[in-house]
Amino acid sequence: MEEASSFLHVTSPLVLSVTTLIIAVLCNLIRHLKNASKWPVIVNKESVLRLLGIRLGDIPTTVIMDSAVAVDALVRRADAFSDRPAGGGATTIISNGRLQIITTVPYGPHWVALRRNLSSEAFHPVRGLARAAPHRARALAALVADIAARSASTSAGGGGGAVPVRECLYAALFALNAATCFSDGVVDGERVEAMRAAQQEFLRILPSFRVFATFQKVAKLLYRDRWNQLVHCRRRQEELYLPLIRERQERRGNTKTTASYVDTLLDLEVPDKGDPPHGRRKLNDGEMVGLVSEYLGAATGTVLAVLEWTLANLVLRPDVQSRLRREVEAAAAGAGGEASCAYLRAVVMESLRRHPPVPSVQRHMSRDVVVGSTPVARGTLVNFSLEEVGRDGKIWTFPEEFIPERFMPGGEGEGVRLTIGTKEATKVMMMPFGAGRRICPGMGYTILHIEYFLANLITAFEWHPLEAEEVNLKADHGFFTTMFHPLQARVVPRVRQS
Ligand code: HEM
Repeated sequence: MEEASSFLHVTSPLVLSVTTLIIAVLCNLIRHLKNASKWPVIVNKESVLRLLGIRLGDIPTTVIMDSAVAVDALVRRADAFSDRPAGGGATTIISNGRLQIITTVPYGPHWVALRRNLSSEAFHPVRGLARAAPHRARALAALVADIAARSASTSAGGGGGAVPVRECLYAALFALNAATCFSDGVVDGERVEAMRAAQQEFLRILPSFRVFATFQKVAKLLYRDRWNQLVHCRRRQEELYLPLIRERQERRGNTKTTASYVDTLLDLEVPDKGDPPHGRRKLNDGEMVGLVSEYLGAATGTVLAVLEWTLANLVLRPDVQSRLRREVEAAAAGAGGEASCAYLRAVVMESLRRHPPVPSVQRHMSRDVVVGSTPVARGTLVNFSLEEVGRDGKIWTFPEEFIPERFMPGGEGEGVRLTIGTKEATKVMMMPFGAGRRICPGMGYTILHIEYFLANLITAFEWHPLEAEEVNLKADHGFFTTMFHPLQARVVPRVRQS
């Protein structure tokens, strides 16, 4: 556990007295001069603000790396650990807290309504996930055809050519999520492509909007270009999503047919916080756009990251790849019953342990608490590192290695579960989906899709390294943790045994 606040934080620059401000600046200046080995290095807006002791968007944070402390806080003391920091998402930032999505809404009746809609309607095993089966099959067929075509076009001598794996996965997964979001027939290829490009750009720059999370008025003045970029991105999303939402609304007419996430949002009612409160109300356009963006972003980015990391490890480990293929083919041929896909699950678990796409979760403290043995003040953040839990050398042997066997019978990870109950007796060994009330609602959806695509991709193709380029597992810590060097592989189509 460690304290991560190193600079003096000005609580509210607009209300500080001049004397206090001068003292704060002098303290920071002395601290900087003491610590600076090469001074001044670069004088830019950020360094000047730091000198003044102002770090916009930065709130004092306590970092927790211990799994037992994390579970005690997130699960057993959920009352105090169920809110995320305000201003965490673009929708909330741009509306100055008026509009909320699931990720940002404070714990309470509004959160219950939004969250229940996603997990009990859109991701309901029958009403949601099973209904999406034709979309999944179509996305897989398009993906396999895309990879085969790219492999053939770059292949010399029929040995399988270089394939930009991330590009292929992104196109297929985004199309699948657009179909489950807006339903069949509403989105054509061109519009899907435009939405994919906008969403990808949005996620790329999203972390930089953090400066607007605190002292927004000051931040807007200082980072005018960045603010304009945020407004531009948001307008683009509105241009793309609102016509599709309206189209879907018209097609449904007065029927209550539910075939997509947008359908569930159109029917949803949330508590009305008007003054005085007015019972329940429908979602407005701004909320709809934010929720659609959240769905498309989360459902595509996370599954894409896990699939890419997994395939990269399979390229590096031909032995694991062969064992997985043998298992999947035997299961498809009807041998071994249900337990026969245990190795597929072990590969996915090992990938989630070693490369969690969401590296940490944050909670905002609305009162003073003690986490482990550290006092944490009201108004500050606690950051729980999911990455560190999965790579803890006290829990896992050779934690940096990719060893799916550890999740097989007799292995140290046998029986590890991803959900953590309040009465959990067993030690928590990994938590890639977070924990407590705000645990990821997309877990079932994710596991289903990763296993489905992985099993099919591994039997349709052989995955090899490129001769000229080694697979590099360096991570890029953007909005999601992805491969810094997008995976390129030599992919050889297989003739399936019937
Ligand atoms: C590999 C796949 C995924 C991983 C590793 C993942 C991870 C996470 C994590 C760590 C959190 C924070 C949990 C916490 O604060 O305790 C979260 C929240 C969330 N995830 Fe996922 N996620 C994945 C897939 C998805 C998918 C497919 C969706 C579908 C839209 C989704 C939607 C959400 C939402 C809406 C939240 C906020 C929940 C709330 O605040 O109540 N995630 N996810």
